[in-house]
Amino acid sequence: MENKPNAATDLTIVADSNIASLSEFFNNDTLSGTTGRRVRMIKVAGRDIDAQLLADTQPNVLLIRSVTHVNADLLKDNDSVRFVGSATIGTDHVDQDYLAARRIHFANAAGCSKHSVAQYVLGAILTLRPEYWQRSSTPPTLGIIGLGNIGSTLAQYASSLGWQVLGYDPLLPASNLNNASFAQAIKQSDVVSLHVPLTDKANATSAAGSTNHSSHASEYPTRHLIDKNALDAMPASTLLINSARGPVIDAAALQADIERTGRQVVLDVFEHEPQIEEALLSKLAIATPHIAGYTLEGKLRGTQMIYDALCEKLSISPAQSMHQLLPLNMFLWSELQAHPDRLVKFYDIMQDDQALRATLAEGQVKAAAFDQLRRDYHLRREWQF
Ligand SMILES: NC(=O)C1=CN([C@@H]2O[C@H](COP(=O)(O)OP(=O)(O)OC[C@H]3O[C@@H](n4cnc5c(N)ncnc54)[C@H](O)[C@@H]3O)[C@@H](O)[C@H]2O)C=CC1
Ligand SMILES: O=C(O)C(=O)[C@H](O)COP(=O)(O)O
Repeated sequence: MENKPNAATDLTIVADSNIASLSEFFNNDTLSGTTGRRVRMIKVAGRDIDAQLLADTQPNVLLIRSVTHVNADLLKDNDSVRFVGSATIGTDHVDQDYLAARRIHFANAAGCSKHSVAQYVLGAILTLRPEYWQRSSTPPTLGIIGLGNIGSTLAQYASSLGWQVLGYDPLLPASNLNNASFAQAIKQSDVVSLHVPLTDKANATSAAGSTNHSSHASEYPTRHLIDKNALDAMPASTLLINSARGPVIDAAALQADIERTGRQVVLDVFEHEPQIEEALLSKLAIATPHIAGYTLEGKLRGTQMIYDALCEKLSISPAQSMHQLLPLNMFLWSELQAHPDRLVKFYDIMQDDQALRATLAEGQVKAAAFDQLRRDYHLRREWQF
């Protein structure tokens, strides 16, 4: 029997069109349960999701990625949203305290692309320093700042290559991995890789006089964690990689540091993205448009996780699995480990670097070009670890 629409249970969803497989996960069949629920899906570019759209469409569900800032400004004219899902790991674009105060359920996709980002970092290191593939009596030392899902996964890959790892994470207990101070990690490593959330000083009073109690406040703030002092303490030969959030590094200090030291730096994220100034871009060893997590597996896992969270909120059983949508994956870490010369076959990071640099115009990468590269990105495949 045709399910009759039931306004009480029907859903209107506003979603970032850059979320993978939206229609396969969010439709009448996958969200109906036994209610006959009908779904109205409104797909919009993430940066175009604004207060006016939400006031006009009054969605019950908001599905986003990192470019949509969810806060009082966005939701002030909407009282219908009851669920916000971010198909991302990072949550610095979401005011979770505000959502909690509005009793709006929030879910992100913690860990969804941990292997993707770790493999991106490995690809960058081994592209710039292929000698690190060789087992040696003096293996390279990798400093990992932030030992959560991505940092600890990267440490696994590094250990499987026989590298030394210096890990620093002030919010986790000391361990075999969390084995160094910040100073030791940045002074004693051949490579330093950043894997922290973007946070600001807790209880800091802003210029406007407000005190920062937000969910992104920390006693160990990461904004400009890598500043002039940190860069001055880092040996000039140390390769620095940022695939966390752009503002973790002070871009002006970084530019001066590279001019002074000639340091090799890899950035997947930029303090002022989506704009990138040529003056910085031209000094980077590798530059990519925030795509470290952009594998088919990573993005599908993100969609799966917020779909599962919505199903739980609706008290229905999930009716869609990413495994039905994934083509066969023959990218095997074991094969790559045995034949490191095949790295470029798996992922040629320099193609992404060249594609970004090709968009330079009038001394900068423009926001529209940065966003288009990400929108049209051919999703990589994760190596099966
Ligand atoms: N470039 C890209 O495409 C992607 C970037 N990311 C970014 O990477 C970040 C890390 O991701 P996950 O490891 O999955 O997050 P996670 O939350 O699992 O781990 C973050 C770790 O950083 C630690 N930390 C916090 N403040 C610190 C500080 N001041 N110094 C050292 N460690 C500190 C925390 O204790 C935690 O263990 C995300 O927050 C996101 O911003 C995530 C996915 C893709
Ligand atoms: O998951 C995160 O955190 C990320 O940084 C994502 O890779 C960001 O991708 P978009 O949400 O900007 O598409």
